[in-house]
Amino acid sequence: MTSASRGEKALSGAARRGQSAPAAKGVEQPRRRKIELTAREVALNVLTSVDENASYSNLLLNRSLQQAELSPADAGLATELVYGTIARQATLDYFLNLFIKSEVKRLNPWVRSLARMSLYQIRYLDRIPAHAAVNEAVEIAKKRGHQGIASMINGVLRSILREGDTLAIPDDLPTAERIALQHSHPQWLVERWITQYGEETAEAVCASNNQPPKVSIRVNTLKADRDELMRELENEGRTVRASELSRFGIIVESGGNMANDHLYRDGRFSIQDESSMLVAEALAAEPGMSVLDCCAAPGGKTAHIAEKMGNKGRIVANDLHEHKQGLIMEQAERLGLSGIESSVGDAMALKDQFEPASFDRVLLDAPCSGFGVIRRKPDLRWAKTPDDAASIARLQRQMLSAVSGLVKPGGILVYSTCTIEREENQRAVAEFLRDHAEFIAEPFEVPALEALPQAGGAGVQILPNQFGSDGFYIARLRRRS
Ligand SMILES: C[S@@+](CC[C@H](N)C(=O)[O-])C[C@H]1O[C@@H](n2cnc3c(N)ncnc32)[C@H](O)[C@@H]1O
Repeated sequence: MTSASRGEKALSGAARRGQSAPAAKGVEQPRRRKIELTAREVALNVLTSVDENASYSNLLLNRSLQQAELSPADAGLATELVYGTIARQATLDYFLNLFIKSEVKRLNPWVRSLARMSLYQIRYLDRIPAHAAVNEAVEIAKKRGHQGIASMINGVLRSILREGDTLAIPDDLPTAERIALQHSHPQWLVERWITQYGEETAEAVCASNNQPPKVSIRVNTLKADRDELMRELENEGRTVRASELSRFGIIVESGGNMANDHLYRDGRFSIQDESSMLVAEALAAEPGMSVLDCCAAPGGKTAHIAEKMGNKGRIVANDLHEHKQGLIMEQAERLGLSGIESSVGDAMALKDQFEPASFDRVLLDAPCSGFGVIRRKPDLRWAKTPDDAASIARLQRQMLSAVSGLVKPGGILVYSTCTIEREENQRAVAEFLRDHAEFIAEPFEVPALEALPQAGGAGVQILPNQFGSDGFYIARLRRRS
C-alpha cells in the first residue's frame, strides 16, 4: 500500500465513523481515535489523488476538508496549497528537475506531490517562512516514507533555496515554451492562443489565469436595486464596488463565502461571474415571453432571465442531467422566482419535445472546453487535450443547429460559452449562419466592451485578462421575421 492510499484510508475511516450504528446499551465500545491530519497532509492527499487518478480537485478537496474538520485558517491553507500547486505545476516541475537526479515524473506520486507543494510554498507564499516549509516537508516525508526520501526532499529544497532569485525561467527559450513554463500552462494551449490572439495577449491570458478569481454577485432586481444592496452589504462591514461590466453586478472586495450571508439566504443576490451576467442581457427576454434555456443547470442564467422578466412568462429550464434539476429549482425558490418549468433531456432532442418556432427566446449556454474559467478550475488546463477541444466543437455546432428551429420568426437565439477558443465560438457561429440563412447576427450593447478591440465575426469575446472576469463568448442571433 502506498502512503497516499494510507492517507485516503484515514479520511474515509473518519467518514465511516460518522455513520456508525449506535452502541448497544451498557456495552462499553472501544473509542476509535480520530486520525488528525494537518492542513499540509490534507492538501498532499488531495494532490496525490488528483495526480494519480485524474480526480477533480474541487470535489475531492471539499470532501477532504469536511472529513478533516480543520480550523478555517487551516482549511484556507489547504485550499491555497492544492489550487496553487496545481496551477503552478509546470513551473515547479521545471525547477525541481534541475535538482532531482531522476525526473519529477519518475517519482512516487506522493513524493512528487510533496516536492511540488513544498516548493510552491517557498516560491509563491510570502507568509510561510521558507525554512518552515522545508521542515514540514521533511517531517511528512519521514512519517509517510523513510529517512532516504526525507533527505532527498531536504536536499532538493535547500539547493533551490540557496539559488534564491537567480533561479528563473530562461528568457531566451522559444516564446511558447517560455510562456508555458513561466505561467504554467501546457505548451499546446499556449501555441493555440498565440495563433489566435498573438504573443502578447496569449501571455496576458496565461498570467491572468493564475490570479485569484474576483468575488462577484448579481442583484436580484425583484427584491432590491444594486445601490440598495451595495448599502446593505456595506452596513455589514463589507467593501464593495459596482461592476464595470454588468449593471447588475457587484464586486465584493472583502468578506468570505457569500453563500453564508443572510442576504444570500433571503434571495437578494446570486453569486455569479460578471461575464455570465451579460448573457441574459443579450437574450433580452421581456415579461410575458416564452423562453427555452437548453443547458440550464445549475440555473444561474435561468434565474437572471426570470428576474428580468419580472416573474411574468414561461421559462423551460432543460438540462441533460436529472440530478442537476434540483439545483435550478433550489435557486428559483430562494430567489422567489416563478414560471420556471424543469425539463430533463438532451438539447439535441428538444426539437422533438416542442413544436417548431414555439419560443420567443432560446438560450444555448453550451457545454465547452471551459478555457475561460481556468482561474476557477486550475486543473482544467492539464485535464484537457486538443482532441477534447475538437470534439466539443463538433457537438456545439450540432446543438446550435438542432435548437434553432424552436425560435419563433423575429425571435432571438443566444449562443454562449465560457471559453476563448475561436473554434467553439466565432467559427461555430459563422458556420451556423452560413447554413441557416434564416438567422442574422445582431449586435447588443455592452458599454464596457466598446473601448476594447473585438476579434471580428459575430458576437462578443471577453478574455480573462480584460476585466478579471471569466473568459466568455456571447452571440445574439435573430431569426428573420
Ligand atoms: C455551461 S453549463 C450551463 C450553465 C448554466 N446555463 C448556468 O448559467 O448556470 C452547461 C450545462 O450543459 C449541460 N449539458 C451537457 N450536455 C448537454 C446536452 N447534450 N443537453 C443538455 N444539456 C447538456 C451540463 O449538464 C451543464 O449543466
